[in-house]
Amino acid sequence: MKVLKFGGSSVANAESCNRVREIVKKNHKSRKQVVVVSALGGVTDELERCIGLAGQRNKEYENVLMAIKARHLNMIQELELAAEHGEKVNRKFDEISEVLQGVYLLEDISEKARNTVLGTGELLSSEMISEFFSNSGMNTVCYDSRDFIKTQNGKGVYLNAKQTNQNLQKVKSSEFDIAVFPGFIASGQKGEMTLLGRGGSDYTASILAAGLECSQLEIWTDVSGMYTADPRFVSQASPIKRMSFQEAMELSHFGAKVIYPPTLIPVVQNQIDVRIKNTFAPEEEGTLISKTPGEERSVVRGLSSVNNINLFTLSGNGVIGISGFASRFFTSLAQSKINVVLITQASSEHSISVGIHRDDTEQAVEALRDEFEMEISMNLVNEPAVEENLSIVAVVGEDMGFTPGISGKVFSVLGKNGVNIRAMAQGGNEMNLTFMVPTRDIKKVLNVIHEEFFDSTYKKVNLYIAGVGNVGGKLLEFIKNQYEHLLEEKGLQLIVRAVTNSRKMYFAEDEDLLQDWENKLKQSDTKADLKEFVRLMDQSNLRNRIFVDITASEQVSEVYESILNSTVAIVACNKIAASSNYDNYKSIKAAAKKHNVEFMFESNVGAGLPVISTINSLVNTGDEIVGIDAVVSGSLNFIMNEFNKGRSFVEAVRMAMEQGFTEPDPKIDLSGMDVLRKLLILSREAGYHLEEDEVEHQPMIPESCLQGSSAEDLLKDLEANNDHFEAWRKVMKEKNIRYRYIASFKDGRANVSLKEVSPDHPFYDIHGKDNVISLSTKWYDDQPLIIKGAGAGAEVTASGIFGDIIRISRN
Ligand SMILES: NC(=O)c1ccc[n+]([C@@H]2O[C@H](COP(=O)([O-])OP(=O)(O)OC[C@H]3O[C@@H](n4cnc5c(N)ncnc54)[C@H](O)[C@@H]3O)[C@@H](O)[C@H]2O)c1
Ligand SMILES: N[C@@H](CCO)C(=O)O
Repeated sequence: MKVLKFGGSSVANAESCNRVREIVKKNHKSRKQVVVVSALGGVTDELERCIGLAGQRNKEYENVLMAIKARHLNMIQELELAAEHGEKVNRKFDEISEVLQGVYLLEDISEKARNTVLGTGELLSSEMISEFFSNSGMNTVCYDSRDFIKTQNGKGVYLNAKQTNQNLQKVKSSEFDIAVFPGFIASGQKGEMTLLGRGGSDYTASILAAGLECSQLEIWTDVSGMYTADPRFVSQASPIKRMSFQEAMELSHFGAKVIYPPTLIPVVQNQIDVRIKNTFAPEEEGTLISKTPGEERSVVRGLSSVNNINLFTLSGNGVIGISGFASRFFTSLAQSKINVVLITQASSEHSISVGIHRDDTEQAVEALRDEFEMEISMNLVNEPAVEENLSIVAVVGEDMGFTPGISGKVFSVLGKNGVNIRAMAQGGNEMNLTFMVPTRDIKKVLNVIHEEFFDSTYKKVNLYIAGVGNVGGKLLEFIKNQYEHLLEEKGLQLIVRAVTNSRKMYFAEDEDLLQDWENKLKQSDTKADLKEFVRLMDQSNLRNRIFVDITASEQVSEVYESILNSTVAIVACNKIAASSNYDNYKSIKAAAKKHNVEFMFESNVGAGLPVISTINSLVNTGDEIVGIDAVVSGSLNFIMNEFNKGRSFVEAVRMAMEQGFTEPDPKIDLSGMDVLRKLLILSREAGYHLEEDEVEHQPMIPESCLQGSSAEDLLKDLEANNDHFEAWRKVMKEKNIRYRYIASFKDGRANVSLKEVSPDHPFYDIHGKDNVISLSTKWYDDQPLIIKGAGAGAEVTASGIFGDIIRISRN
């Protein structure tokens, strides 16, 4: 024999009832089946509303009752039940109408009246379903649960299991293929109707499964099992295939509403397997809850969460000395029937904090004020403190016990995402790690933990991109090309949430702009506004956020610290921040460290070449960088190479600009400023405190060429100074040398200038737009460590930025 319970959504209309019949038919004849039904979907809520209105002497209750009745009569027609059934329903509604009238007149809702009204939904649905089955040729009987399930009163309603099980013996020995029972209702010691609590039909089913000694209980609902997390918050949540009774208990207590918590008590005691199935997708496996949860398990089985929790703290210097403080604290809450959902006390014993439901707050404050009135008046105990708008999250899994690193992972990923944990608790069996976080963070919290523990999911990384010009455009093209690869091979989903250039911006609430960012930006009416961009990024409060700066803007570099303070990581291609004054550079790095987010700028020097990471690695492993010699301007090197081939200097500059090797303002390259910035960054990363005014700096071109305000002015001035450059050509030929614009750092002296190099110098032959960075170190003393390759160009630069994004994403 097995028990199947169908919830309200499964019997909400004729179409869903047909599905229920098909499910039951499958086992018909091969096995006795006990079917438990809830009221038609939404009916219990409506009955509750009805009695509530009557109790407030509001005649509207009559209309609500009429609507409920009409719904049932309509259903009788749709299910093609006999006309007498309709009469029975009419009689039932006449009875409830009388009860409600009494409530209306007395303005008082007695428990008896409430139970009678609310329990009607299940009585009606069970009779309808039973006749519907019989009409389809299935041998069906309909029982009244009140004749079997007995409750006893204590503080609440408790099952009288002994008497219930005895009563059920009659059912066990009866002849039937299908027995239909109404869920939710039972009877008390005097035969009066009692209720098993909202969601109690699950409980009815498990009581029957235990009393009838069934091997399996199936809970049919409108979802395909218990999910790894609330799917309304976590789109990647999936049904948990198997779990243990213990895990189901822990999860169902904290928000996983798929199963009513008391349901598990009879099945655990009798070791009956429970399967949760979807009436609307019966082919899906659902969730099996059993004693042995099976293999193939992730350590964390699921996450659950509850909102509307307040953190309630009683503290004071006198707390330690007060005997029985904790006992008085909890007894006073218990006497006010306040359910405590989380308890913490730090070892200092200076305070006790508990999580309680928002609606219980006022009562809890009152109860504790009363209890500790004297101590509060003597300043031994402070007034109860309440912090609102919190949520509780539970990370549950039987295998979490004695597995080091689970809480480490949970809290580290939350820290990285800027989530502050207000209180935490872990049971002695270690299978439930529970903590409180601000409700505004709940979606982020569930998602980052889910991404951390469930293999089948991928990590979503949200990108906010400033600067979509030459390099930025290329980066977005690369991300688009690699999107599938990263998703499938690395479990990373890169989502572009916002883009801005110097004119316009587009900020997407829920969409990914990757495929269509160009059009979206083109069509956007929103003027670029960096402050607003940063504000929206902060407000979005999404997880795993990276701000990518691919501008050359000082204004953008100035907002880094505030971005890092809101726990958004930064990838910068823009060199201004890292080469600004030393204190600012340090302060940005400190903000990143403090908030546990990354600030990466590999593409600042050598575009896609691994320059900064190499220096970092040498320094971290104990090497010492004693000298730097570098050609780090791709455009200047390219210009000199073209010049050496016989082109005029101005022509070579024009080519570098056209090919996108120069900065947005080419004077930054030709003045040597770009190289100076790079030298500052290299030496700082190598551990030296170097400021801009400490660098000896000679511009590459005459100062007079740098006075114009536009690129055209520059080209004109270069043309006018053609003789100056042609003189170089002459000298180079006469001396058999080449000119290279070199950055060097040694013994605290930094220099950026045009230098002569002879054919035996390593910088004599440097191809195209290549960079060469030569690092003399304590370990690389005979021969310097040399990094060489293309140092400018949209592709290589975009690849350097992309590399940083992936490194951060995978951390
Ligand atoms: N081109 C290269 O080879 C290369 C190599 C390494 C590093 N870089 C660096 O890449 C960055 C961009 O270079 P590019 O060649 O793509 O330049 P670009 O002129 O093509 O693009 C710059 C983008 O930044 C935007 N922008 C400027 N100020 C802005 C602001 N205040 N707010 C928002 N957007 C703003 C512009 O509208 C444009 O979209 C520079 O920092 C440059 O140093 C370039
Ligand atoms: N304009 C820069 C781009 C790389 O930073 C260069 O020419 O090297």
